[in-house]
Amino acid sequence: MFIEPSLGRKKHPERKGQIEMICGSMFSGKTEELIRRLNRAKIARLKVEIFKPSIDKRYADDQVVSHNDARIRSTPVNFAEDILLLSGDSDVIGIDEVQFFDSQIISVVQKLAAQGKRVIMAGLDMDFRGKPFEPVPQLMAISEYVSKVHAICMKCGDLASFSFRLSNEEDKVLLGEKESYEARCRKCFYEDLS
Ligand SMILES: Nc1ncnc2c1ncn2[C@@H]1O[C@H](COP(=O)(O)OP(=O)(O)O)[C@@H](O)[C@H]1O
Ligand SMILES: Cc1cn([C@H]2C[C@H](O)[C@@H](COP(=O)(O)O)O2)c(=O)[nH]c1=O
Ligand SMILES: [Zn+2]
Repeated sequence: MFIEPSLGRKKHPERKGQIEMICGSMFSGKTEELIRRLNRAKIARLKVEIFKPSIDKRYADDQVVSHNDARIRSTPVNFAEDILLLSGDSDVIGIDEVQFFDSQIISVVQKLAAQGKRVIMAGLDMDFRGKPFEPVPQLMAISEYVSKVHAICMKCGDLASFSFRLSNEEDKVLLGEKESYEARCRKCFYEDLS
């Protein structure tokens, strides 16, 4: 479990800002971990704002929802720049499904941290072909803390780092859940990849 080095307390005079990335395959617990950190920040009475890309309509428009139904209120936004406009005087910013944002997200996150905010993101590090899912690799590079979490391979039960697409759809972006994707380990992913 990730132990927060600092919660960035509101009254701390020299609040520096920091960037955290939670990455991994589908079903690896990224959203659960994001919600856990955000709830702890709320317990610390910090002002928390949460965003997700508006194309992600999973389970609810105005909530981030995990595959095991943990929920937290969130604001859907169309563009990365909207996060800057809407973050106000918050102490902590949560961003889910960060892989779906445009490349502006990198400078947005840098600016938020420069304002002294703690930015916690969750997103896929690889797409259904096992290729890096931009802009996540760049966000990992600028983060102080990167947590890679793992799912369970649906073929062999080992740890999974890959998201296997069950259909022949070629578009990079294809929203879906268990009907469309399976978490797989490296061996089980590549042996069925066409
Ligand atoms: N193959 C799997 N491996 C691990 N957890 C799974 C798997 N399939 C479903 N789950 C469920 O998904 C939950 C994690 O959901 P979530 O945090 O939304 O993951 P992510 O955001 O990484 O897709 C787990 O706690 C578990 O209940
Ligand atoms: C691998 C892969 C996934 N997606 C989509 C499928 C889901 O809607 C999200 C990931 O959600 P999760 O919280 O990580 O489970 O992304 C995609 O569009 N393209 C892909 O290659
Ligand atoms: Zn496997």
